[in-house]
Amino acid sequence: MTAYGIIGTGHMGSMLAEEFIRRGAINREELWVSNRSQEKAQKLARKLGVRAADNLKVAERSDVLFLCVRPVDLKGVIAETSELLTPEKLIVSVAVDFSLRQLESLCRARAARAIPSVASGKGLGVTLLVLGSGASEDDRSLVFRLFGSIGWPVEVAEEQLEVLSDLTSSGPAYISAILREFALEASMRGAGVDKDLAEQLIKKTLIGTAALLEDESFDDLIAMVATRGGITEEGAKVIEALSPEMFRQLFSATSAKHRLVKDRIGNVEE
Ligand SMILES: NC(=O)C1=CN([C@@H]2O[C@H](COP(=O)(O)OP(=O)(O)OC[C@H]3O[C@@H](n4cnc5c(N)ncnc54)[C@H](O)[C@@H]3O)[C@@H](O)[C@H]2O)C=CC1
Ligand SMILES: O=C(O)[C@@H]1CCC=N1
Repeated sequence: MTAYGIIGTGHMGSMLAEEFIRRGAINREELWVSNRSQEKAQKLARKLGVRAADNLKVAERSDVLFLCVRPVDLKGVIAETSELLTPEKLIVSVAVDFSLRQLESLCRARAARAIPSVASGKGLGVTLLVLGSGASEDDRSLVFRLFGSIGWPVEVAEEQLEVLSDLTSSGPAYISAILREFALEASMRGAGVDKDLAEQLIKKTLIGTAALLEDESFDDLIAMVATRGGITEEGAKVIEALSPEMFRQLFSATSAKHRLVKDRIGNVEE
């Protein structure tokens, strides 16, 4: 029996625990969880019927250990457990901006990085995967199986993680922020449209659009809606004109923050 551990039961750690159990990727008796505030881990453990313990015990018990703390807390967690993180174990870090090189230099375990998304909590998330030099083919199969149970795992080059995690793991927040502004503006056009109604309607429209995008390219879908000489093409032109600058600024801001976080954890890749 493979034993699994999750250190850090915040948004990502608790989502992974819940979904891996719910989808049968991990059996409840195989999973241990820990968190800095123990009550949080215990509450999750009670809810899922798994075991809660402290970081050291979870690290000791696990064959596969998910590290689900913030990048700034990760070094401390590895330092605390490093004696137990032997080459027989696989660590899987979900932390954006904490490199494989650093994971591998801080302990002797085999290492992988997996960057999921909140959409994985609906079984529909992209998970970006990078396997370390010591990871085996069995490790690759295992992470593909686990993250395949909650969406679409895709192996990428580590240097692509920054921009791709902006796209896929921050993506749900950015899409929501854009649509929130769209709905807000609709509610302010003087037609008496309630803001909450506008939000509900654009959310339903997003769900329908996502279903269409299973089969259609963005260009084809736009062409389906934008009747020649009609209304939509006027709005689409505005988006095409204004959004490149917004996204340039977005990537510029996130890139500066990635660098700051890497600097803070002593992890800058040149
Ligand atoms: N939230 C998201 O959508 C995504 C987050 N990530 C990554 O997941 C990681 C966690 O992010 P969130 O879950 O959003 O943060 P969070 O703040 O919700 O969860 C972090 C958890 O770690 C616990 N923690 C902190 N120090 C600890 C320690 N020394 N020992 C045990 N537990 C400790 C905290 O108490 C908290 O429960 C980050 O590294 C982030 O980069 C990756 C992809 C998406
Ligand atoms: O905002 C963050 O730092 C984390 C990583 C990607 C999504 N949430």
